[in-house]
Amino acid sequence: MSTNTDETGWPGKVFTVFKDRLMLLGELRHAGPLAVIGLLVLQLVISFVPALTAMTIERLVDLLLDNEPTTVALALLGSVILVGRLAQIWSTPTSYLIAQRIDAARRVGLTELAMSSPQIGMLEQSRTRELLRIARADPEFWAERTPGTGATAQLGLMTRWVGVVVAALVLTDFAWWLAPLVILPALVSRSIWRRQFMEHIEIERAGVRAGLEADDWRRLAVEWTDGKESRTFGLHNWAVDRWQDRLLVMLSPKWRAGVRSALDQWQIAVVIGPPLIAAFGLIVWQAGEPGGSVAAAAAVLGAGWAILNLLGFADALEIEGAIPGCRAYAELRTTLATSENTSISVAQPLEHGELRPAPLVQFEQVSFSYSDTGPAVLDGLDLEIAPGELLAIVGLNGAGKSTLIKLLGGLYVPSGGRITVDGHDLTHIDPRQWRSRISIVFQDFVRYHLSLLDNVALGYAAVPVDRERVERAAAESGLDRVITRLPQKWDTPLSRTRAGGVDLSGGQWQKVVLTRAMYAFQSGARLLVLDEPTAHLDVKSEFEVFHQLAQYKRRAGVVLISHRLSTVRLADRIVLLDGGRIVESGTHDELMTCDGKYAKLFATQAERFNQGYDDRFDEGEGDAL
Ligand SMILES: Nc1ncnc2c1ncn2[C@@H]1O[C@H](COP(=O)(O)OP(=O)(O)OP(=O)(O)O)[C@@H](O)[C@H]1O
Repeated sequence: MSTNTDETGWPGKVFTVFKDRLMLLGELRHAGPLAVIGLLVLQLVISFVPALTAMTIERLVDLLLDNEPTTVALALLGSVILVGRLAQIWSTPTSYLIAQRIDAARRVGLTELAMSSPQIGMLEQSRTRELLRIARADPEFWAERTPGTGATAQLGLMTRWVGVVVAALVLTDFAWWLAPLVILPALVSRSIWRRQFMEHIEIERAGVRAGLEADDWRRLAVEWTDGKESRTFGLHNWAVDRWQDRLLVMLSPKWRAGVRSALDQWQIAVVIGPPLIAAFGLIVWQAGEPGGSVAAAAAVLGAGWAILNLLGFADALEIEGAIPGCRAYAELRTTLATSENTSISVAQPLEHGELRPAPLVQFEQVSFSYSDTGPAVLDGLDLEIAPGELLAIVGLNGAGKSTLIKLLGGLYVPSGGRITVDGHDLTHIDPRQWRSRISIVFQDFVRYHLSLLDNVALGYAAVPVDRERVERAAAESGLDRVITRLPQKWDTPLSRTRAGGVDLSGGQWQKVVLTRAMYAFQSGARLLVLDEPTAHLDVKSEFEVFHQLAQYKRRAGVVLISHRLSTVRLADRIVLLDGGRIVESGTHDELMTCDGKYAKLFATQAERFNQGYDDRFDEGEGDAL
């Protein structure tokens, strides 16, 4: 993969290099002006030291040869070395501070960028995942550098060029041809090394996908949560083999490139060796000739050596290694900001406060597919969710029920048609306002490794935690009976990997997320959407939950997705989703009287239940449809 470049011919390449370097320098804005100015001054001092040292040595040697007092010259030399050393000492922590500030800003920026997208479609794309991986300021491989180290290196490179110019003046004073004879081989060898390093970076980029896959297998093999299944299934060797395979795909090109680079170092030796031997040999020879100056020769050797050091490779590694991350970040800023967010830039104010009414939601000819080329999951769907209604959505596996509620939550934008809330197009409503009115329990809800209290309160994170509401919600969901058995009650971490933490059963977790939704209702949400909320609950708990949800009617709309038709039969209205549309709608009795697809499914489930099986229907029972 490649991050955006403008490399079209030489002008394009130069423009890209210029743009990249400016981008790196732009990162310095996160470090604060004082620190940046301080580092600039320190690095300028460091850059001047080699030339000043060379000139002072020349003066010292002259004085020694003329048998004149050398105290002042020695003091001057000592001062130059001391100031250079002090600047070096201070510049290290200053660079570190600046780099840390920039990297911290990148980490925060990246997190905010990922979170700022109200939809999740872009975040699910593999390209976005790869960009997020490249842009983070946490290097994993040797060719990767953070924006902080790249920006400080770029600043250092600019100040070192000032040092190169001053040292070149010392050489030119001796002989005009000396400066180009030293500088040109240094630049050519720097560019050879840069080319070799760029090859490593390209390989690094190409290996990102394999790296992400390797990470998936590593987690499967070593992490506790996945480790449960990997042990019972005997997956260990299987996962480790695949992990190694992906690592090899990622690392083999790097190893080969490493060996190639090591062997190619002779190019640098050839470019740099002969001109330098010739230049330094001439200087030494001239110094021994009549009229030659040993002092000048000493100064020139010092300045020449300084130029080679100033034009070294280290900063190229820091700079080139940081650029892919900066480009990836810039690309993410463009794609995440423009792809889906633009459609919701017009905020439509909705009512606030405890007493706001339940919303009227209408799906008008809504179509949706997860990708441009993928099949339509919803296809011209019409559905109304009336205020205060208890609506059940049923359908076979893969019918699109969860997709429908993700659209309702604004996580995806319909490919066709529209969803309205109280007559306003959902894409024109500020997502934060809409999400303060709706609470969704997803089928694949997240089990946060946080305390029980946090696990419930994050269901309505926009307001400070209200303990009374939390406890009321727990009493309504039946979670209060679970809490009495927890060692630290509400403060118990819900993960055995945390100190004093516990693991909850599937049904207990379901009560936690139901409490989350009920707490959101207590706090102001007026549409509860529950995707398979009782799948793990025993029959008694399920009845209690359903009874409780029925109590919310009129004050809030409730949308319930369930495969258990015995649960949903008490809903105000049941809709059957099939082929991307609502194909039946009515109360349980009305649908049974119609004797359509719902009635057939219900009969099948009832029969299975009478035979002692679970009362759900699965894809295999699609014949009924
Ligand atoms: N993130 C996604 N990317 C691509 N396709 C998806 C994604 N999520 C779901 N799908 C596809 O969309 C279709 C509908 O899935 P959805 O989860 O909405 O069905 P469902 O009715 O909730 O199924 P179930 O009853 O099994 O929970 C399926 O074919 C599924 O493969």
